[in-house]
Formats: sequence, C-alpha cells, structure tokens
Amino acid sequence: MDGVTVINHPLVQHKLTIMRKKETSTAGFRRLLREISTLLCYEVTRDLEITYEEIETPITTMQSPILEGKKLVFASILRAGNGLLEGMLDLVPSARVSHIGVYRDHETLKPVEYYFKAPEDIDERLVIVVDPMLATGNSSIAAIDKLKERGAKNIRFLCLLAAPEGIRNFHEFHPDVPIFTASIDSHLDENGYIVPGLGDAGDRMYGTK
Ligand SMILES: O=P(O)(O)OC[C@H]1O[C@H](OP(=O)(O)OP(=O)(O)O)[C@H](O)[C@@H]1O
Ligand SMILES: O=c1cc[nH]c(=O)[nH]1
Ligand SMILES: [Mg+2]
Repeated sequence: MDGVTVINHPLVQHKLTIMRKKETSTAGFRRLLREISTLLCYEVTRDLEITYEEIETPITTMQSPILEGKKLVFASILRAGNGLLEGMLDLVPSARVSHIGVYRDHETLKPVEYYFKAPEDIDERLVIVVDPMLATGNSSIAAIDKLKERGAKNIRFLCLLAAPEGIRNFHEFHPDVPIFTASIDSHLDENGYIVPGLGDAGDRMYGTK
C-alpha cells in the first residue's frame, strides 16, 4: 500500500503474536509493547540524517557519525501511545516529547481532545507520532491536525496495527505523512475494533477492563 511501510522483522512479528493473545497478562503486554517499540523505532529512524563529529579513540582521532536526537520529537497519543513512547526514549533519550490527549467516543467513534503539549520549535523538528492502534484513523488524524496547527511540517506516524479503512481515511487528510506499522489487519468490526486486532490497547496496557 502506498505511503505505508510494514515492518516485517521476525522479532516484531513474534512479539506481536504474543501481544494479540487474549491470555497475555497486563504485565506481559506492557513489557512486550516496550520491547517491540525499540524494534519499531529502529526501523522508523533508519533513514535519518547523520552528522559527523571529531572524536578520539584510544588509538587516534576520527570523524564519527552521530544522530542528533534533540532534533526529534516523539508525540504520544494518550494513553496507549505512552507504551510505544517509553521504548523509543530508551533508544533516543535526548528526543523531545509531545503529549496529545485524545480518546475516541465509544458511540460516535469521533475523537475527543483533552490535552496538548509540544515543544515550541516543533516546525524545525521531525515529529514521530506514536499510537499502537490506527482503527478508523479519527484519533491520529485529529492529533496530527493539532501538530500541524502548531507548525509541524515533517511528520511520520508509527503504530502497531492498522486497519485498511483507517489507512484510507488517514491518507485523505494527511497524504504527506508516511505510516509505519507492524501489521495491516483485515477490517474494522461494527464497534470500530480492529479484526483480528488485539483488543483495546490502553485497557490491555493498564488493566482498566
Ligand atoms: O483510529 P481510531 O478509531 O481513532 O482508534 C484508535 C484510538 O483508539 C485507542 O485509544 P482510546 O480511544 O481507547 O483511548 P485510550 O488510549 O485512552 O484508551 C487507540 O490507542 C487510538 O488512540
Ligand atoms: O481495535 C482497537 C480499535 C481502537 N482502539 C483500540 O485500542 N483497539
Ligand atoms: Mg482505549
């Protein structure tokens, strides 16, 4: 699918299988989400620009590559986005962080916004928006609308599971934002849940159901 990168790495797919199982515990789910997010982070940052700095090894000096983590913003869509955020920050501790509070109304499936915080100079940074689930796409579309209103220009979206309906909706509103996902699932059910999916990511992470 155009504009979508599916991260097929065997370790990602294996961990995702365990996360999907309904008998996986809250603690197990949370640990796996953190682990898988480091692997997804590796892929979503694969083509980032590196610069060089002069360093001294015990033997000699050299120009050595570095990634300027400070130029990155990880934008977490609450709550479930925080599960991906933690592992990403393990790999890029100097990244800046944005929190976007959005939940979807269970009846209408429309996004309800309740919080927004982002670095002032977000227009100069690459923003990687994270949320495990792209279902109808309404939540991620609203979050990215908000980031763009604040000036963000260079944005990527990273999730664990995406539904084809959600991808189409997302592309309509944000054709400039590439999607990275571990899986494109089959479809949405009548309640807007991803099938086969993994259930409600926030509830599974935090044990709220
Ligand atoms: O693509 P959509 O149809 O908008 O659905 C996806 C959204 O639903 C879930 O959040 P939820 O509303 O359950 O909020 P929570 O993380 O606070 O539980 C998920 O983490 C996404 O943010
Ligand atoms: O399947 C779904 C759809 C939306 N949000 C979730 O957490 N899971
Ligand atoms: Mg939820």
